[in-house]
Amino acid sequence: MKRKILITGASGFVGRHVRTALETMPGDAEILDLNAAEAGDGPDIADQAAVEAAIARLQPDAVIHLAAVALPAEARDAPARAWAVNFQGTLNIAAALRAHCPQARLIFAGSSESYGAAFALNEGPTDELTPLMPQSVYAATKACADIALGQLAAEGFDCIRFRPFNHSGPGQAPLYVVADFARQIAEIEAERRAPVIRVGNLDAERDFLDVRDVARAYALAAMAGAPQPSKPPAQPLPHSTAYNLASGRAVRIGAILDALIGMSRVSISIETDPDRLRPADIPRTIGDAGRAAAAFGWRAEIALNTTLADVLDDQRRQVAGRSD
Ligand SMILES: C[C@H]1O[C@H](OP(=O)(O)OP(=O)(O)OC[C@H]2O[C@@H](n3cnc4c(=O)[nH]c(N)nc43)[C@H](O)[C@@H]2O)[C@@H](O)[C@@H](O)C1=O
Repeated sequence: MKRKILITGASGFVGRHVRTALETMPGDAEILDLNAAEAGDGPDIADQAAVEAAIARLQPDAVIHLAAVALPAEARDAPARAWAVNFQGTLNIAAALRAHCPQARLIFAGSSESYGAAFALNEGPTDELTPLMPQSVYAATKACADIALGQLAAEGFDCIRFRPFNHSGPGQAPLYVVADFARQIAEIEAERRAPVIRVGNLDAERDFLDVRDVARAYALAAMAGAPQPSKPPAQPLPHSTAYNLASGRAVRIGAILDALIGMSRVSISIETDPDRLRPADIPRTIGDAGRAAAAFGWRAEIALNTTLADVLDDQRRQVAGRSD
C-alpha cells in the first residue's frame, strides 16, 4: 500500500527537495502536492474551509507542512499575513486532520529562530528543552504554532515538530544569506555588477545545514511506520516530540562570505549595506540535534563547503540563463 504524503508548499525551495527525498527513499510514497492538486495556486492555508475541503478529499497518511511566510523581513513588513499563514494556517491543517484523518501524522517545519533570546542562555548547543523566546514576528509566529501543536500532541495528535536551523542549497532565493552572496558573486563574474559585494551583519554566527539533509529528515518522519516490503519496518518515531535539525557548530557569516569569495575566479571587495542590518539579529545559534539522532538516526551529512559550492554553481547557472 502506498503511503499518501501531502506536502504543503511543495513547489517552494524546501518542498522540491522533500519531493526528491521521498522519491529516493525506501518505501512507497504517493506524493500529493496541495499546490498542484487544487486549481491555481491551491487553497490559501489561512482559509480554514478550503484547507478542510482539500484534506477531506485527499485523505493523506501524513502531511509535511512547509507552506509559510518564510522570510523574516516579509513577516516584519506584513505581520497580520504572517500570523494568518504561519500560525492560523498551521492550526487549520491540524484541525482538518483531526476531523477528517485522525490517524494521519503532521510534520511541521518550525524554526530555530523560535529559541530567539534563549540562545544566549546556553554556552554550547541549544537543545529542545530550551524555552522558546522569539524576538522577531517571524519567530513568534513559528514559536506559537510549535506550542499549539505541542498542546495537541499532548492530547494524542500524531505530530512531529521540527526546528531546523538555517539551511541553504540549490534553488534557494537570493534573499537568504548564502544564495544572496552567491548571486552577487555570480553577477560579478558575469560582469553584470561592479566587483563589490554588499553585505549585512558579518559577525552573526549561524548553525548551517544543507537543505537536502533537512528534506531527508522530513521525508523520514513522514515515512516512519510505513510498511516496507523487503525490509523490516522503519523504526517508529516517538510521537509528540520536537526535534532540532542542526549541525552542532556555528559559523560566522563572514566566514561564509570568505569561503564563497575563495571559490570565485575574480577579485571582489566587500561593502556594508546599512539596509541589510537588522533591528534584532540573534548573535549566535548552535543546535543540539542529539534527539533526532537517537530517535531516528538523523545526522547532518553534507559538508558546508559542498553546500556553498552547489549554491554558487546554481546561481551561476541562473545568471547565465538570464537574458538581461
Ligand atoms: C532559521 C531561519 O533561517 C532563515 O532566516 P534568517 O536567519 O533570517 O536567514 P538569512 O539567510 O537571511 O540570514 C542569516 C544571517 O545572515 C546575516 N546576514 C549578513 N549579511 C547578510 C546579507 O547580505 N543578506 C542576508 N539575507 N543575511 C545577511 C543575517 O543578519 C542573519 O544573521 C529562514 O530560512 C527562516 O525561515 C528560518 O527559519
